[in-house]
Amino acid sequence: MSEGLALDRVRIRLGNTELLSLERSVRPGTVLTVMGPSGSGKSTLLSYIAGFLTQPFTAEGRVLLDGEDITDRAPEQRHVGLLFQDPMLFPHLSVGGNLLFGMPPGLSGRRARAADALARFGLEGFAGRDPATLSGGQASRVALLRLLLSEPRAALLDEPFSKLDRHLRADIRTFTFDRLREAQLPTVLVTHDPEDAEAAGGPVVELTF
Ligand SMILES: Nc1ncnc2c1ncn2[C@@H]1O[C@H](COP(=O)(O)OP(=O)(O)OP(=O)(O)O)[C@@H](O)[C@H]1O
Repeated sequence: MSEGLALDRVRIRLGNTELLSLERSVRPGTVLTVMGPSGSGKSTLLSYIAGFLTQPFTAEGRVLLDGEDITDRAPEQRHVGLLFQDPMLFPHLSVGGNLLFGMPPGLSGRRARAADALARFGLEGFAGRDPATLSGGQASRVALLRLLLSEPRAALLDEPFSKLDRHLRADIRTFTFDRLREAQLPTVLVTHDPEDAEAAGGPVVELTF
């Protein structure tokens, strides 16, 4: 069984027009960067992998995770983690509540795990904090941590660093790629920034319009 994420002869149409066509695999612990002009289908590709694609889009091909065909699975059964421009922390939950929300329910010692993970991410004692009180970099780290604690099988990142200021961006980017590599997740990154692609260190696919 091949490991990682594979996009097998994927073709996505918008109405009668072909938007993109792709054949790629992403090994565990590596990042495939997707670039291309606005409207070329980058976010649509992530929606397809995550299982969110709806009309007017149609797709052919298969998505495989560790050799398993997940093409027809509902999004919540794919175990794919998502990160967006906005950290999208639940505002009505504490930082700890956000982390527990993503964790598998049967896991033992969930609170202790969340607290340990926060400390490792430089956020010791943050479990009780209101997400609204976090800085941009802290919120980004919590969002990444929530993704990792949900034990996904792959990660999809849609311009996750674009709202951060330049200085913070470099730090969070390095931190994020290091953690994703450590977790051995196959990752697809959508970005407009060549520096993101360089830091990701993997292959780059350029969609055309
Ligand atoms: N619900 C929809 N109905 C019709 N067309 C749509 C819909 N959603 C997106 N599109 C179109 O699909 C194409 C691909 O959109 P997508 O958001 O994937 O592009 P993108 O490469 O991520 O762009 P950007 O870099 O601007 O975020 C665009 O032409 C867009 O206008």
